[in-house]
Amino acid sequence: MLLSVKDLKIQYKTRTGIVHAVDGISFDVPEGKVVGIVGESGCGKTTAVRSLLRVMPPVASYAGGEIKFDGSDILKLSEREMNDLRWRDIAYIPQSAMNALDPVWRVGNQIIEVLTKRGGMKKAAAKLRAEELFAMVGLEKKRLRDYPHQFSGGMRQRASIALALALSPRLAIADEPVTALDVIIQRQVLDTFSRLQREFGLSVVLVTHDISVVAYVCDYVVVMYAGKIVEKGPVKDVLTSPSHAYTIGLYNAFPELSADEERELSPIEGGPPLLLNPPEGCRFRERCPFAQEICKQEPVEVQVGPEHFSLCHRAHEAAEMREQARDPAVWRGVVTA
Ligand SMILES: Nc1ncnc2c1ncn2[C@@H]1O[C@H](COP(=O)(O)OP(=O)(O)OP(=O)(O)O)[C@@H](O)[C@H]1O
Repeated sequence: MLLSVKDLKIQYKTRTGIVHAVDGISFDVPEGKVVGIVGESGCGKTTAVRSLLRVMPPVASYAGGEIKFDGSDILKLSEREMNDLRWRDIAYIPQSAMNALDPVWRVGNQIIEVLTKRGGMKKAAAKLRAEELFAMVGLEKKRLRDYPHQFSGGMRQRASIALALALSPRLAIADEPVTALDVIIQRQVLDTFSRLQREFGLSVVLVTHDISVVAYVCDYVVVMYAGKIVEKGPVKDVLTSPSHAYTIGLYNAFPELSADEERELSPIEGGPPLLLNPPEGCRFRERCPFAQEICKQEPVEVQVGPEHFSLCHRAHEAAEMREQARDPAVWRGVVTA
């Protein structure tokens, strides 16, 4: 297994108390596969993936767990060893390409800088490699001379993918890589990304709030809700047979990226709970149309398929829930508070 995360816990110390942003998550990223982490805003996705690279704000701390990358224990590496790992082995593509690219530098120079400073390449070779990288992501080499603001959103995201792949890392962590783009450009960027992922045999952790992006490019999916993983497994299993009420709800709330057929969408009312003092029992309970008395108790993970797990008390009744969930009326008026 290239990356293995076990019972990871991350906390933020705030003036009002401890925020349990990531509360005991475990998942694996196999070699050459794309793993999507999906969930609404505030569920802890960004906190989780930034912690993999040990890039966290000072108020955040590890409160337990283990992160193993290719056998080494990320949490035990020295700062120097960790620094060597970044870019070369694990690359990060942040939420906004504007965060990846420095606005006052020509894009080409930024790529060349990574290749020479981190990759030890000579300037001339780095220049050629930058051209090659731009061609790979579908950008003309003359655009290497441009500044980030001269690019469209889609081009900037392509450039930040080129930058991330500069040193042929084994793992790329992409946080909402296409969220700011319109749907057609999203598809184009994701197609480019998938092609490169396959060509490079790259492993990817892709964070998104949009389950249709998961359906489009991921092999495995991890569904996060309020700091916990509520469902995980191969995409084809999780999306054809979602077995947690939250996943069923997410699926109903997003249009498909690849299909032309229109489904009636039904948003999940309300929002995730604050993680300062998360509710007991199932954390989705207050927004769940299928909640019962038992959901007030702490759920335990159940296996519903060979590699497919759910944290729903009613996972064994998932087929019934899926059927009922097709009626948008089921999702209305659930949150009364
Ligand atoms: N610097 C911080 N200090 C305190 N709390 C934080 C900080 N950053 C995030 N949090 C809290 O941690 C929780 C998880 O946030 P996180 O950004 O990881 O979620 P997310 O699912 O990635 O959402 P988004 O897609 O909006 O980034 C939230 O409750 C958030 O308010």
